[in-house]
Amino acid sequence: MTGSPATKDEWRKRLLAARRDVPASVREAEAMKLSRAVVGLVHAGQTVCAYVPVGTEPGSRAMLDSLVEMDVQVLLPVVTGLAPLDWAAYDGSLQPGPHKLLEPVGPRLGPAAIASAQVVLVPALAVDHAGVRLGRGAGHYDRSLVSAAPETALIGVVRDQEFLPELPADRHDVRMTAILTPGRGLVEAVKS
Ligand SMILES: Nc1nc2c(c(=O)[nH]1)N(C=O)[C@@H](CNc1ccc(C(=O)N[C@@H](CCC(=O)O)C(=O)O)cc1)CN2
Ligand SMILES: Nc1ncnc2c1ncn2[C@@H]1O[C@H](COP(=O)(O)OP(=O)(O)OP(=O)(O)O)[C@@H](O)[C@H]1O
Repeated sequence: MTGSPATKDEWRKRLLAARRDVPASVREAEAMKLSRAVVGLVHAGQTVCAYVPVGTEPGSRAMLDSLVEMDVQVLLPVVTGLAPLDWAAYDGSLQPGPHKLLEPVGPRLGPAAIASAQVVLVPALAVDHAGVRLGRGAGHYDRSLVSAAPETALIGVVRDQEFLPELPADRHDVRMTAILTPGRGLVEAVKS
């Protein structure tokens, strides 16, 4: 395929194929950079909604452990059908869930728990300069992010090459306030 894909599905296919080509050594180096950046963004006592990377997603479990060590409350998503995501605290333990995901084992806090977060680290296949995010296509995060507090930082976490000039956007797409990549660190989204 040459040129830019026209649809979200075409973008997803291209981005997932490119992710499969990223060598493990590069993924590990990226994860360390992301972890260092995230630790610098938050303070003890804050609540962060994060995610356990699945497949070749950027990030790491070590990043979650670093946050817990600095007394940050880490909430992880739990998929419950097509409803908004549920959340539970990460205490170091995980159990297998759907889609090859690892999920937290603790009590479910309900979808409204996202409102207690100062920072939401959002997994994405790509994010553009305006903060438009491309997810896996089930709408889980779009249904959940509307419940975050207005001042919450919504940070799309992607590889440098997944931070794109422009993605197709739908009305329901919740814009990221910032983009975090291993090479560029935190970049504020351009307000439109
Ligand atoms: N880490 C992570 N957690 C998340 C999401 C996500 O995108 N990433 N989600 C965002 O909404 C929700 C779950 N949705 C998901 C939907 C599909 C797949 C998926 O396609 N999994 C592949 C394996 C991963 C891969 O190879 O890329 C599979 O099932 O084969 C994963 C998560 C909530 N938790
Ligand atoms: N707030 C919402 N309420 C109801 N349906 C929604 C909402 N947000 C998204 N959807 C539906 O979810 C489906 C997937 O949306 P989209 O392609 O934007 O997903 P995505 O942002 O890539 O995925 P995700 O949010 O799971 O990472 C679409 O059919 C869309 O209509």
